[in-house]
Amino acid sequence: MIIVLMGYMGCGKSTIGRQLSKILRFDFLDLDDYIESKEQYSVKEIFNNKGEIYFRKKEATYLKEILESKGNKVLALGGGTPCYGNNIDLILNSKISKSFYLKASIPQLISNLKNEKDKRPLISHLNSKEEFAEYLGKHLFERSPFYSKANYTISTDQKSVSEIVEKIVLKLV
Ligand SMILES: Nc1ncnc2c1ncn2[C@@H]1O[C@H](COP(=O)(O)OP(=O)(O)OP(=O)(O)O)[C@@H](O)[C@H]1O
Ligand SMILES: O=C(O)C1=C[C@@H](O)[C@@H](O)[C@H](O)C1
Ligand SMILES: [Mg+2]
Repeated sequence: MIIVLMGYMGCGKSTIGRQLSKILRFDFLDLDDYIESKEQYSVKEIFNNKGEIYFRKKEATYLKEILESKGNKVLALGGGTPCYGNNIDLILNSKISKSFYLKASIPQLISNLKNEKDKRPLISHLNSKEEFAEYLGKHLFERSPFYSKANYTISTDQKSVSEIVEKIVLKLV
């Protein structure tokens, strides 16, 4: 089985995924980390040196590779992964995957991202809280229709990591 976690940057995919994998004794894969290890460059360097289109191509290739691989795993996607190409269909049509949208509000996302924007090239230029709120509002609105196609939606606002992990586990039984 592959448990696929999706949602906007900063919603907690990597944090929740790592914890969930420990409890289930599944392998944990983070698509951003996987891309970085395969390409030998950070996501930020790939965006800067090769551009976003190159990144999206590689993201789709490695997603396919992971979905076709064997073994139980938890896969944390990149924030944009379900929103490009036919990635969402690949995820939904995979017979071995169960997908979860980790749904966080804009204030929650801003709070999670405020000290972490440097390694996220799409938001590293945002400065004030107002700028952040405007950008995230528009971007999340565009992306929500993709995220909402996940098999399950879990609201994460003001929940601890272990509470969210528990909610996911309950959907698996
Ligand atoms: N439920 C939570 N409670 C407290 N802090 C959280 C929670 N979820 C995430 N965080 C914090 O928010 C920040 C962003 O989380 P994380 O890196 O897991 O997000 P992500 O969805 O993987 O982002 P990206 O798409 O950019 O990779 C981290 O500092 C993490 O510790
Ligand atoms: O939301 C996005 O489009 C992105 C999110 C990150 O996880 C990385 O995959 C990259 O920074 C792009
Ligand atoms: Mg992540």
